[in-house]
Amino acid sequence: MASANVLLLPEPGSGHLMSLIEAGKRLLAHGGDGLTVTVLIVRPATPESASEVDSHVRRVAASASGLGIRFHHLPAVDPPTDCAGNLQEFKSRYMQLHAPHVRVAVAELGAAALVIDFFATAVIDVAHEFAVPTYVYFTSTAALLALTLRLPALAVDSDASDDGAVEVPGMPPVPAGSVPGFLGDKESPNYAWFVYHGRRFMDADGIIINTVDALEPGLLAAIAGGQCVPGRRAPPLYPIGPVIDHAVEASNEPCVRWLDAQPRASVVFLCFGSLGWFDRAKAHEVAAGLERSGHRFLWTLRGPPAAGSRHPTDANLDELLPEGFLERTEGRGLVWPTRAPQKEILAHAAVGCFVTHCGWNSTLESMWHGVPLVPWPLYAEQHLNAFELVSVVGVAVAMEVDRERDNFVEAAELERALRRVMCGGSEEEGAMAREKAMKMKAACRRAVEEGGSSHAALQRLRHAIRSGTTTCNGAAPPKETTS
Ligand SMILES: O=c1ccn([C@@H]2O[C@H](COP(=O)(O)OP(=O)(O)O[C@H]3O[C@H](CO)[C@@H](O)[C@H](O)[C@H]3O)[C@@H](O)[C@H]2O)c(=O)[nH]1
Repeated sequence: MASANVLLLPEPGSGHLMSLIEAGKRLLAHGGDGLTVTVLIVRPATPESASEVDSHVRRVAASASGLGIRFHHLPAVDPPTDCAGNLQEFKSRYMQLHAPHVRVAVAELGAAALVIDFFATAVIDVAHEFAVPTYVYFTSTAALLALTLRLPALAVDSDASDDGAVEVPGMPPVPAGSVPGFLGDKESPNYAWFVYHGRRFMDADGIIINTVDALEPGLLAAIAGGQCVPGRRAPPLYPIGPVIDHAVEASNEPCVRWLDAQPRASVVFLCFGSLGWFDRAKAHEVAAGLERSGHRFLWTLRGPPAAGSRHPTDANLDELLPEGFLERTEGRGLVWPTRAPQKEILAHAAVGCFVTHCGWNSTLESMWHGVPLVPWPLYAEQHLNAFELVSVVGVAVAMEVDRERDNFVEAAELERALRRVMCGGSEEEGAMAREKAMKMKAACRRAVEEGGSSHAALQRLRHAIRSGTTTCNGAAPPKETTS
């Protein structure tokens, strides 16, 4: 059987890039049904992101060399300069600007299928020129996918209720405070781009999603059953998650070794993704909440980005923490001022709960290890994820996060949530979250085994790629950016 090359086009943010590369590794597993995978690397717009991407790619290239995954660097493109503050617009336009280079890559490398990041839907037209089937890779929840598919209809005919709650098929109404910021303002270019992406998803030959049947059954059924786009069925869905790197490496990082000395399920772990950082006021509240809760903790604390950057800096603990905090909590707490080996930490038996920004990769990593969550959403779609984790999945204990005050959380609120999620079993909400987290751990692990739902979805996907049919529909991107 001749091999069929699958081109992957990730958006270069690490939460997206790593996930799509991991999905590529899954495609190639168990012989890969004669597929080969080439990852088209988009040069990130800032030097620090570029060095992060380079180091990811080097690491993956070394560890996946046996699988035959290849990397192809696309030529650099000047990033758009007129969408300051509009991250989703920026990512969408940046990916759109790469379309000519993707065209060259498809022509030169050949492609049995193109798997694109959800910010790259403008590139679907290139695939159609070559009659190459296109699959969207959705790195987030079925809830966000359902909302995005629903968006073109909502944009014209809002069905938000008086209190601003939004109806999403397959889940309870999403309160206004949990709607992602970029979908809350119809005038914003971010909104226009998501309306466009929602439309374009319907033009794809399939949507691969990093979730698990057992985790979002109602939402996946609603999408597959055509409840999101009136009168039209969504393309076939492939829930192949959790697409996370399951390998846990022995880590000699002192923060992991520190955990070795802590009792089982006794440590509160706090970490806030690639871009989460805290100023002094927020850090003081966290410190007070942790101190008053009496629990052990491992806190990844990052400081404000340098001017012109979005990436957090290593924290200056003298500046950010209250005086005497480190001395008072010595022995029961550790503040880690730089990027932490999160996967290894969540896998450690000493970790009892995870205070997280609810990035979807972090959330899946936590569920993979059965660790209950305390959501502290900060940016992107994280408020929606937090709502779903508390109100639908049930693996998390909620905190009051004040969006009007830049997602501020009072110390007393953190203390209350930690007591609930960590206590020995009496607090009903915490006990349920802990139990549900263990159930989700079992469900996630079952899903990726032979005969499991994600394993089966992956096989269906390989088969669909090998059989190579395409639907070839079309839609124009938001007007102001077509030039
Ligand atoms: O100190 C750290 C911080 C992060 N990580 C890892 O970095 C990844 C972070 O991914 P994620 O939790 O998804 O957060 P973001 O990087 O912020 O991801 C972006 O992409 C996700 C997938 O679309 C969205 O859910 C998020 O909201 C969006 O911000 C995870 O694998 C973490 O284990 C570490 O290892 N150490």
